Parts: sequence; C-alpha cells; structure tokens
Amino acid sequence: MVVQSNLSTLNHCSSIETRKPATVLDSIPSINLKDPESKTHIMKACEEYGFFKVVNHSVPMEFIAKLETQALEFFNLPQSEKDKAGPPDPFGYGSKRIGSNGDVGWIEYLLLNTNPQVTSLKTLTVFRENPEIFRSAVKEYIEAVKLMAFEVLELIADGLKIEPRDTLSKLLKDENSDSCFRLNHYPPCPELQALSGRDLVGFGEHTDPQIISVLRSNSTSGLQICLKDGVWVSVPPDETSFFINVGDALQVMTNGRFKSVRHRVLANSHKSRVSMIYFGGPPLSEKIVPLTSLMGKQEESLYKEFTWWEYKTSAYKSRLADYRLGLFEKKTHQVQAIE
Ligand SMILES: C=C1C[C@]23C[C@@]1(O)CC[C@H]2[C@@]12CC[C@H](O)[C@@](C)(C(=O)O1)[C@H]2[C@@H]3C(=O)O
Ligand SMILES: O=C(O)CCC(=O)C(=O)O
Ligand SMILES: [Fe+2]
Repeated sequence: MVVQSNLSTLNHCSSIETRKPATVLDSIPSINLKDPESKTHIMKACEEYGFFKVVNHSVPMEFIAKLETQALEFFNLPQSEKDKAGPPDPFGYGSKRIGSNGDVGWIEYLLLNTNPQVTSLKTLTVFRENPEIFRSAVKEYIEAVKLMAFEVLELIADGLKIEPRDTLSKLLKDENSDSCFRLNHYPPCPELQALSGRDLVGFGEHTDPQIISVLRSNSTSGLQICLKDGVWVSVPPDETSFFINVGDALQVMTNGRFKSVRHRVLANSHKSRVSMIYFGGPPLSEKIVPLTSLMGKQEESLYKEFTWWEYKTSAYKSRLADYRLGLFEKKTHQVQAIE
C-alpha cells in the first residue's frame, strides 16, 4: 500500500462520524480456557455479544511473533513486489479494496486459503518471494489456532448440550472445510487528525459469514463491536489473547440463539495495526440448518435451508455492511419482525 501523505487520498476511503472518544468495553467477556466453568461463560458471551476474548490458551507466543514479523516483512516490501501477489480473487494481496463489490478501507491485506489443496497461484507468489520461512510461519500458526478453535467449538457444544461434542468442531476438522486466513495491515494515518470529528474506516462494519473467526492483533486499537442496542464500543487490544467472533453460520445453527457480531476497524493516526484472523467455515456441501437437538418441540427454523456454498456465493456478491442472512430468513418471520 503506497501511503500518500495528502488529504485527497483519504477521500477514496470512507470516513464516518463517530462519538469521540468511543466507549471502551472493559466488560468484554474473558474466557479462561483452563477454567472448568468456561463453557458456562462462553454461552453467556455468545448470547449477549457474539464475541469474547480467550486467555490462557495454548498457542505459543513464539508462533504468533514469528508470523507477525513475516507479515510485516511482506507489507514493508515495495508496492510493485506486493502487487505481484494480487489482485485478490478473493485470495491474494489486496490494498484499499475489500471484496469485489465496491467496499474500500484504509487497509492492505493477504487473504489465504487454509486448504493446502487449493492454494492459489497468487498465494504461491507470496511464498516464493519469501520462501520457506513465511510458508512455515503461516502453517504452524494456523495449525495451533485451529486446535484452539476446535476446543472453543467443543466447549460451545458442551454449553449447548449437543452430542457428540465434536458436532461443530468436526466441520472445521474436515479436510474439505472451507476455511480461510487473513493478514491485515492498517498503516498509520497521520492526516486523520485533520478529519476533525470523523474517523477513517480501516475495515467497514460487517459480520463474518463463517462459523467462528479467531482474531489476534498487535497492541494497536481500532477494533469495535456493535452491541445489541446498536452502540459501537472499542475493544481494548491484547496482543497475547485471541478474540472470537460468532459468524452467520453459527447464528443459523443455533436458530438465532447466538447472534453473529457486527464489527469494524477504525484507522489509527500514529500506530500501525496488524491482525491475523482464521475464519472457520464448513465444507461447501454442508447444509447450514439449526441443530436438531437445540430445537424446542414446536420450534421452527427461522431460516430457509441452504448449503454453505449457497450462502458463501450469495455473501460474496454482497457489500460488507449488508445484512446477508436477510435473504435466507423465512418470510413469515420477516413479516413478524416488521409487525
Ligand atoms: C465485501 C466483501 C468482502 C468479503 C466478501 C464480501 O462480499 C462480503 C463478506 C466479506 C468477508 C468478511 C469476513 C472475511 O474477512 C471475508 C474473507 C469473508 O469471508 O467475508 C471477507 C470477504 C473478502 O474480503 O473477500
Ligand atoms: O483486522 C481486524 O482486526 C478485523 C478484520 C475483520 O473483521 C475481518 O478481516 O473480517
Ligand atoms: Fe470480520
């Protein structure tokens, strides 16, 4: 990303009016994975926020640090080098444009497929420029984070009293799981101060379409989540912990008991933010339906039946801020919602 130092550059990105300073959410549920009560806390967090922090996890800090160094090494390459790994299709290197439907942000990123059988040519370009070190840093990080995601999904299954307890995690363990991985870099934006009263959007508001996302960032703030009452709150960064987002697919599988969390990232005027996110999705052919054992006797699904492929195809045609699940809700419930 070429960081040009003039205000006209900022006109290409969206800016939003925000209350300054934004409320900082110091009550973010923090789940200690080693706590025997963690499943109860996770349930509350998923129902209240669709979001929580994970501490006392077993992902080695060394893996995290190594990948962050590699990511920065990549993002510090000359623009012409980075462009060789783009444009994203959706995998590969992207700058300022997010997705292919007109969304923009103060960001550059690498989007990678975690399924080694489908590594795209562009991804290979990234690795060829920085051969084995980058590739192995990505691999060891994803492997460790996946284990943590499985553990979290098994605790969720326990909390929901779903049997077997790998009902959810097996969707991510499947060799055909349609998961992906993203390295985001938000360069500092000193001109931001001139946009008095406004904030520059790094990554616009959205929900993640998958089952869960596991996010780790450096110590630069910027992430905000939207609470049930529509208020946006800042999430204090914590470089040693992970943040979990409930995704749209998990909202459907719990028939709306859990809500996917709306979140966004605002640019920072003087510090760069680096984040790494694993998006755990099911195999493309998987039917995304409420889990039978969760449904009450008379309870009906709020959603039409669809496969992950159908949802993902539709999601990737949408704009970031769209309410993607709307197209898959049963009409009767939409009418009820309006009444
Ligand atoms: C604007 C878009 C970018 C996105 C695909 C989409 O059309 C709508 C969903 C977006 C999102 C959000 C979560 C993840 O970052 C992502 C990789 C995903 O699966 O859905 C992105 C997509 C993307 O960047 O291509
Ligand atoms: O970069 C971040 O902290 C969050 C980005 C995000 O929400 C995403 O990539 O889907
Ligand atoms: Fe996201």
